[in-house]
Amino acid sequence: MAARRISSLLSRAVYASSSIGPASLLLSRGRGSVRGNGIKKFSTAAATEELIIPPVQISYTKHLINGQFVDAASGKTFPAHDPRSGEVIAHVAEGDAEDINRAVSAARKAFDEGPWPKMSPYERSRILLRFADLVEKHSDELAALETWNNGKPYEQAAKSELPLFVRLFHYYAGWADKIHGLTVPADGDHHVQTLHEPIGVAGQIIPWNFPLIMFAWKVGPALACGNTIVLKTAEQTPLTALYVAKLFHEAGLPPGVLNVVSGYGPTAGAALASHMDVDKLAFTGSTDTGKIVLELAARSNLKPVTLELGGKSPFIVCEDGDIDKAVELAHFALFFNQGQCCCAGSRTFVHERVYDEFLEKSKKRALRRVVGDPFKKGVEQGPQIDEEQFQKVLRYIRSGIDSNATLECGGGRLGNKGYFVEPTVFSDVKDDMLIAQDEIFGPVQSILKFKDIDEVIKRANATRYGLAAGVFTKNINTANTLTRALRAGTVWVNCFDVFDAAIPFGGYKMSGIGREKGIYSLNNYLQVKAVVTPLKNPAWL
Ligand SMILES: NC(=O)c1ccc[n+]([C@@H]2O[C@H](COP(=O)([O-])OP(=O)(O)OC[C@H]3O[C@@H](n4cnc5c(N)ncnc54)[C@H](O)[C@@H]3O)[C@@H](O)[C@H]2O)c1
Repeated sequence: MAARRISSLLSRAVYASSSIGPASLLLSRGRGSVRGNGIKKFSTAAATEELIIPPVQISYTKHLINGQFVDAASGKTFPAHDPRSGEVIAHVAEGDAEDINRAVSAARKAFDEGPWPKMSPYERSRILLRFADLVEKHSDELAALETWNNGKPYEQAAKSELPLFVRLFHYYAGWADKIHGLTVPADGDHHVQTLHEPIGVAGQIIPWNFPLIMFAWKVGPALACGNTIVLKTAEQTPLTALYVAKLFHEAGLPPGVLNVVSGYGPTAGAALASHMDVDKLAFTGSTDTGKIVLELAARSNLKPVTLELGGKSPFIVCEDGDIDKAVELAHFALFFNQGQCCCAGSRTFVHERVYDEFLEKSKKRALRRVVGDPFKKGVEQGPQIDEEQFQKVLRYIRSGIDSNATLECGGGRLGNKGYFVEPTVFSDVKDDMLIAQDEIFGPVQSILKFKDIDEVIKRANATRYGLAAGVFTKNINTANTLTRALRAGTVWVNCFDVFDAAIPFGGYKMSGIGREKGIYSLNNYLQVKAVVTPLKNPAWL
């Protein structure tokens, strides 16, 4: 496929309008103190060259039900946007309860009567591998589509997320023919074995921040175990899931095994969560929505639910490490993916002995962050996903200022189109401030000072979330103390956001129920059947 410039593929106006003008401070000053003159200079030098990427067109905007792309039953569509400009790039079938019914019926039939659950696990594994090959072949286009619809840097999508997506399917293909039950030593009179069987029709609801990766976390293990699926995409980012669903059918997946419906949460999402014929619900999204779907699942057919929810992860910088490296890692932990990560290290706790140096360097690093058109080389940060998230982030910045945190840098919007937010750093943050308690989901770093390990453990654990944590120290004793005391599903020591397919992920407290990825994710999609046979025929037989 001939490479072309992205600017010739997307509307010229959109592309031109997305270039970033000088930084401006949108917010008026609050009571909190603000250092410097408020006008930030961003390095855009590294971001001036356009990337050459393959042509990308939006081919799939309808639901995939029973192997066919179909319009919504209502005939309605909803818009998908380019976050660089807010411009509409596609009109996508808007699913409602009727579409969910159609998709669940197809998945039910494929499970009850189709070849998939009975197919040899080796053959299932081969289909997953063929799919991974096709994704690899189309990975440049998929990365471009992901960037176009989500706003994440193209280089991040192409170099990190697409390879991870492929790796996830290789990993689950490897599991497909290794799932087996046990022989259980019981009472001496019976032979007892367990059969691990697919659970049935899996309903899956995913968010917009990593549309492809979230698809892989859910679809990979469900298919490896022999289930059928109805997946609802996030309304902001329906495009790449529909594209890869098509590739699955090219790879030989029987019709009805994977159905993808796009639509809004309270309609299509709620219909899926409460459907009587869905045997399992896997949800990723906010904690508030997680509570709603859990209730819908319980009130309908008591389907088991796994929840991957929000976070407010601490990143703890001890006094013994290299400060420059700590600054860089803490910066990455928070700002990666525009700060739109469930596990973002959004509370940076820094030991008082190194606090001043760390703060100064963190501020400089944030000021050097390259924000701009995510299709350009060297861009580290693109726009937030949409107007709603953008306004939410600005409101939290306002709240930080109003609650007397010190705005070290950033604080406003960039340019006058799209949803670009200045990399923002707050110091003097107190534990009870909203910016230290709520999930902001944006490029806003809160830096907090601590004195000793016992104190920081208590404070790091003092939120309703428990998704992840980061620890930066050279001292093995400190690392061990912290990893055991932190109430979080993942603790990264001297690293952050390491997401290999084999590493389980999930939350303590209100960050979720259950685990995804790794061997743990298989249990989400399996029923265990105990088969008990007497060793000798009973006398009454
Ligand atoms: N723990 C994890 O692994 C993980 C990963 C990524 C994102 N997240 C979390 O996701 C959130 C951001 O994503 P979001 O804004 O898309 O979350 P969200 O809760 O608004 O939406 C998530 C999904 O739920 C659907 N939904 C919304 N209302 C619904 C309802 N009433 N019934 C059924 N479905 C409904 C949405 O359409 C979307 O598909 C953040 O809180 C983030 O931390 C968690």
